[in-house]
Amino acid sequence: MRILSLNQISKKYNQAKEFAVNDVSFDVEEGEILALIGESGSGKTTVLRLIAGLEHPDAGSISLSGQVIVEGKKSVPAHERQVGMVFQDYALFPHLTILENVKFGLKKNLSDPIKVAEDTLKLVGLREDYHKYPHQLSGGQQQRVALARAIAPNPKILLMDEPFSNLDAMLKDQVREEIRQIIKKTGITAIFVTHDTKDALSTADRIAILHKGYLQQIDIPKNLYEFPVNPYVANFFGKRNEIMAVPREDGFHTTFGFITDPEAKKYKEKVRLMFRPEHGEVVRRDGQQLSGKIVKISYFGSHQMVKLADEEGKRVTIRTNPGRSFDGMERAFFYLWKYDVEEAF
Ligand SMILES: Nc1ncnc2c1ncn2[C@@H]1O[C@H](COP(=O)(O)OP(=O)(O)OP(=O)(O)O)[C@@H](O)[C@H]1O
Repeated sequence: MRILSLNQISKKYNQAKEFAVNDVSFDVEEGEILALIGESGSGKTTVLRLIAGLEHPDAGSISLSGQVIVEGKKSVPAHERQVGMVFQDYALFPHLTILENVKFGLKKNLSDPIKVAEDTLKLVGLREDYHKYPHQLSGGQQQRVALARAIAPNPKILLMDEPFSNLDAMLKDQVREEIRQIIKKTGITAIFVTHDTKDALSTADRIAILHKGYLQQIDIPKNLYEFPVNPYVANFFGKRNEIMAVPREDGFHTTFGFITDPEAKKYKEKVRLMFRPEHGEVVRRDGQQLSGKIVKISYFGSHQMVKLADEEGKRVTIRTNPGRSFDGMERAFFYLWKYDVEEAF
């Protein structure tokens, strides 16, 4: 069931030249985790603030749980929207214990707010720490307190601004998984903002990618990666190689060799072939379709990246398994098992 709808939302800040958010529409399903991703300044935080009621759009409408909360001049105030918010710096009260921090956001008329706060802290795995102060906890634990405080009042939707950006790389993988599990256990709908593709790909059910305030694509992680709707989205989710090719009757002629492909005859003069490093495979034998001069090999433990150059020095990067040895080799052979073709004019 649809819980949130943004319809043609635009927002320009006072004195700004450009719109921060431009005609953005999307829906969020109940129980879904959506990542809003984009470069700095792409409008992610503004979208979050518009949903939370901390900003008002210049155009468009927003519905939450079947209720129109924004339309024209109409705006349900932030505190009446039943939206939970986790801020980037967690924004915990340093002079309150974590139990008091969680209790703080609860309605005063609850019959037993302490029990609700305790139960929520248990849910986020902090049952031992009720009476500690925020500074006595690790970054990951503080974040779980912030999460508990946001979900304790049972909001309709949870909004998180860069929830993983204050964590070091070692902790990040673990915290992502923990946060995802907690959110899924409660069944709450969540939207989080990030600029990190790894955060989005590993944590979200769906990802919305913004560029200059425009929504580029919203889809499940696999589709964004495998079927990007435009070059911006494709390049955002990792390196893509690009080589020029001339179509022939039975394949593409490139500066790395010939690729047999009966589809080639559909194209006219010149095309661009685009592929990710993992869509190529380095092979031992000669006689393969493509080859290049080995320029650089970078070892990453789980895999190696091999940079190969054509006669003109144009380079491509191919991912290969970590065990492959290139000792004494000047050239490497490879083939592509997947690539996109684009007309180049
Ligand atoms: N309060 C404000 N007043 C004026 N301009 C603003 C304000 N807040 C954001 N902007 C501008 O709006 C655009 C979108 O900003 P926003 O913070 O939404 O982007 P973002 O994608 O969240 O970026 P970041 O990752 O850096 O936080 C930017 O050009 C920014 O400079």
